[in-house]
Amino acid sequence: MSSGRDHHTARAARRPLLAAAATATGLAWKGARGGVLMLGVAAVLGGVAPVLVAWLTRAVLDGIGGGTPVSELVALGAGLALTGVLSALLPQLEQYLRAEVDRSASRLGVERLHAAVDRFIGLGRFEDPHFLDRLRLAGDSVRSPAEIVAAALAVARGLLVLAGFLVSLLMLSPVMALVVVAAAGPTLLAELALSRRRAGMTLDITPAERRELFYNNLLTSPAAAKEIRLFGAGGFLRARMMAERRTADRARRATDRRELVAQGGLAVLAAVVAGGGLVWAIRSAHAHALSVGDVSLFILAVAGVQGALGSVISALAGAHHRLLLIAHYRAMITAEPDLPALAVSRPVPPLRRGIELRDVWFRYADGHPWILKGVNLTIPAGTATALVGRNGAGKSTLVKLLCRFYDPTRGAVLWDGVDLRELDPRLLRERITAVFQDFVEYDLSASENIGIGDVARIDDPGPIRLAARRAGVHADLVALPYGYDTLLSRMFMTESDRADPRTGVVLSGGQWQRLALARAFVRDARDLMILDEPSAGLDAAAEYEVHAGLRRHREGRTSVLISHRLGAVRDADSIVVLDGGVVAEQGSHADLLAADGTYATLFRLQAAGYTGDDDAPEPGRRMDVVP
Ligand SMILES: Nc1ncnc2c1ncn2[C@@H]1O[C@H](COP(=O)(O)OP(=O)(O)OP(=O)(O)O)[C@@H](O)[C@H]1O
Repeated sequence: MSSGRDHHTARAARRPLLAAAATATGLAWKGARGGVLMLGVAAVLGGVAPVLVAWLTRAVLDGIGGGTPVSELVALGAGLALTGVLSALLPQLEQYLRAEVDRSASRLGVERLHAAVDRFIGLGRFEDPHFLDRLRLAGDSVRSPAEIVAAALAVARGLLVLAGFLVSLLMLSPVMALVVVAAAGPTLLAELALSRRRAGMTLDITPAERRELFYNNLLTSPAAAKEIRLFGAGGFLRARMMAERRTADRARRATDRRELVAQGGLAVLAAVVAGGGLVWAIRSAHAHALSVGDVSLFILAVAGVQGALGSVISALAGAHHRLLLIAHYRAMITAEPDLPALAVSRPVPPLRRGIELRDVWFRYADGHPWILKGVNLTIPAGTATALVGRNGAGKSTLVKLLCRFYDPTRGAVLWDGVDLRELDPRLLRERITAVFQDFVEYDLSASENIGIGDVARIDDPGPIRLAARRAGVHADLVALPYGYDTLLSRMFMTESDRADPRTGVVLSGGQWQRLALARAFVRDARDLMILDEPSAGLDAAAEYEVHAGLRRHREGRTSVLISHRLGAVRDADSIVVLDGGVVAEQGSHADLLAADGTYATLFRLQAAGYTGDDDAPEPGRRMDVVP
């Protein structure tokens, strides 16, 4: 009963390995068919050559003692020399072919992996550490997928050599043949166990490696350099990084030690078998049961069988380890979508009536606190809605739900009455433009930094410049050393660039902010515009200018603006105060002032901050006050 279950478990464990083998072979075959075929030919030649050498050597030795004509001996010698040349050349050729197959297969694998990652439409996966670990392993494993093919060919070549020498050995001594093969059994089992342990260890240390990489990046990142230096946090972070390195190294050392003990024992076993065989051969030759040529063939055959078994076993173990890693790649490219997708999702029509959040509850994961606790909100088409609320009230979360980066845990977001879950998310996002609070500063040219908002037109300067003008950053960009073509990065500078003071321009925080705005503007004529703190980091004049521009731009469009600066939201058609996970207040600026609730209190408080009026009301609850 239990053995049947064990059998079943073993089969189930083998299945992903077989699937991984098929994946790796498929990549190599699709990537470099010719190279794989040539590697196959090289493997066959490599399998035949050593056996041929052993038999030719025997013939030469016995020929010298047995009066074979010299011409025949020379021919045998020439055959030996030729086989030697072939054996010497094969490894170089194989190395070249393997690298070539690896490059092609790896390109294909990396492309497929990234295409698969791009298919995850939500953000949840990227916030899951387990997923990130797997992704890293998948990326590593796909760097040399052809290793599986190389291992398979090494096994084939090893088996050929093995067969040739085993036949030779069987002819000389069946008992010795049996002993040599039997001694290989423990080696195979031990090597497979070691490779499984090594693959397990690789997975175990991935979190530590990821954290080490994080500290390493932090310690060398220009963005963090300021704070780390001012706060003197370098030593602290370095100690953390080294602790992670030590943790990973401890696990690596334990595996290496295990391998040392196991492989040392196996090497001793092999040497004892070979030594015993040699004693037997010497005694047999002494008793004239074996010729000199037979002894030479015997020695070469024992070494050949052991060598071939060793290389078959280590190729199998290496392949096993690789396959366990490639299984992560396979899991990645065959993973289910992160957000449930309908078999046939509907196209997304232009927004006519509006977006409705109907009793939306949301938390980032089971067991996490609720961020939204039954939000009911309508954003009518063609109107400007402002979202305000304290830090952490869930404003950014709400706009992420509008883009369907997550699905509500309960309730629904409706686009003209249709649940977002029924719409094609890519088409939905085609209809949205946004400036996120944590917008990206791309290490690309100024023009590309804007154009990436509408990739189809990234090479079209017209819309890019227009967007830059609207965001009030055109003059700054024109003034850059290479205008819009200036690379906004110090990351990709070459040695020759370094000598040119015009390269590697660094923008100010406010300039980056406007560039992000321009990126949103270049996606013109979208149905919904999301602006999450679009004026953070702008000077007073720029903020005024940007908000005036935004007001003009928003006219007649559907927009959602998040801002802590209440002066910037006062002319929105509807102001929504999020508090405690629900809509606490909603109305126009005048309505909310008249209602004299949280918004009114905060607005007066901020206004007092500007005018220096000390009679401002006390805020009922701590909210952000941006003077
Ligand atoms: N990816 C995430 N995973 C888990 N929790 C998150 C995530 N993003 C945000 N949160 C949590 O959700 C809550 C709401 O965050 P959110 O960014 O929506 O607030 P906000 O109102 O935009 O705040 P702020 O005014 O500070 O920008 C916070 O408590 C935050 O810690």
